[in-house]
Amino acid sequence: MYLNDARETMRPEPRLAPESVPANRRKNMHLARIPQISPLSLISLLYAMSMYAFYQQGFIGRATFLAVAVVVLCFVVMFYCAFRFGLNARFGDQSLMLPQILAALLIMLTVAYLEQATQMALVPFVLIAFSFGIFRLSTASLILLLFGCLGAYLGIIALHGRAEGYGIGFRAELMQWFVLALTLPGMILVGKQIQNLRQLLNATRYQLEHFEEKSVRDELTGLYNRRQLQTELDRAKLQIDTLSIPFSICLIDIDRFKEINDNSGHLAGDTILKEFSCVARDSIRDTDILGRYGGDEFMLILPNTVLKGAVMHAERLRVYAHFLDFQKILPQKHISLSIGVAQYRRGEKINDLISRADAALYQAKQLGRNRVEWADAT
Ligand SMILES: Nc1nc2c(ncn2[C@@H]2O[C@H](COP(=O)(O)OP(=O)(O)OP(=O)(O)O)[C@@H](O)[C@H]2O)c(=O)[nH]1
Repeated sequence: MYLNDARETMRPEPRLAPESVPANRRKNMHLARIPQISPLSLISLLYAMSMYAFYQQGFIGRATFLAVAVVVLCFVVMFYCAFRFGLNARFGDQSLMLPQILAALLIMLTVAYLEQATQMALVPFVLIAFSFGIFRLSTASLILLLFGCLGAYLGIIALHGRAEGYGIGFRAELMQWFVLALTLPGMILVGKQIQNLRQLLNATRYQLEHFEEKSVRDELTGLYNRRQLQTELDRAKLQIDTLSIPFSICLIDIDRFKEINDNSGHLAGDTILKEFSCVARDSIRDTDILGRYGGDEFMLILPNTVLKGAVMHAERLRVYAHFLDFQKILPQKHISLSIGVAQYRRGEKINDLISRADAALYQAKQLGRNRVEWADAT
């Protein structure tokens, strides 16, 4: 399952209308287009350089070299324009990898046909061309490309043999073809192994992120769990000790939740926990931290908030919760909350802070529930 999810992330992204893409993403998409042209440019540039060496050493004529240079330039400009003006967006594979590799192979095979001496450059350059395709093309496309390339090369050798006889030159060309026929599948195989490893790596990274996220969340409500609340409390304590930023906490308990479970069933209880969690989450600031402390008890950490503000927030939350409509699952239709609030006292232990909030909560229960009580700030 995870491997599939990771594979999913590796699929080409769906094409988006330019106006639906945020500005910074558009800029990134634009930047991402530029390296896409590199396979053809790189192979062609290196190939043209090697042809220049062949020309310098007298293996090929000036006309052939110039023809190669012009064709390479035309292809590079053509693909560059396709990327620059977004024409590639019309194709499934926006990197245009297959056409780029085909263009490179076409140039090299044509030159190999016209100038036999250049065949010694063919094997390494074909390998380079295929190496670009390994991570982008499907195995089926690669195999088709492999047979196409080997078939075309064999045809060229046959044409050479027919024109010049089947002597030692022909056999040498056949040997070269044979070497290519052995190395290309080997290279594709190794490339696919690397691709699999990459997918496995992605899957592992996905799993890790997934588990990291799971380890801090409560499964039922999706809120932070108790362990993460402890971490957040430690962080808030550190902030007040170093930056003097105050913070307060609210311990929130749903009243008579056991009765709800007993009368309406555990599933109804779960629904209430989930719905209350949603409402509470929506009612807090981005900087506030809400978690499930355990059972029907929640903790709200309010950074940069003194006791008065925390009590007001708790009161608001109590009212929100009271107006939640549970008539389908509860005979009494509504739930109520008891909340204990405490502001952190500089230097005190986190457990002491929680105990004070808990004592306030206990007091709220004692005073009849459905109310907010608080611990003295001093
Ligand atoms: N449905 C459901 N119930 C839970 C879950 N976790 C704990 N509980 C139940 O929540 C109830 C908590 O009850 P208490 O907090 O002890 O008491 P209460 O009924 O809320 O009474 P007061 O707090 O005094 O108002 C217990 O019956 C637990 O079994 C849960 O995930 N789902």
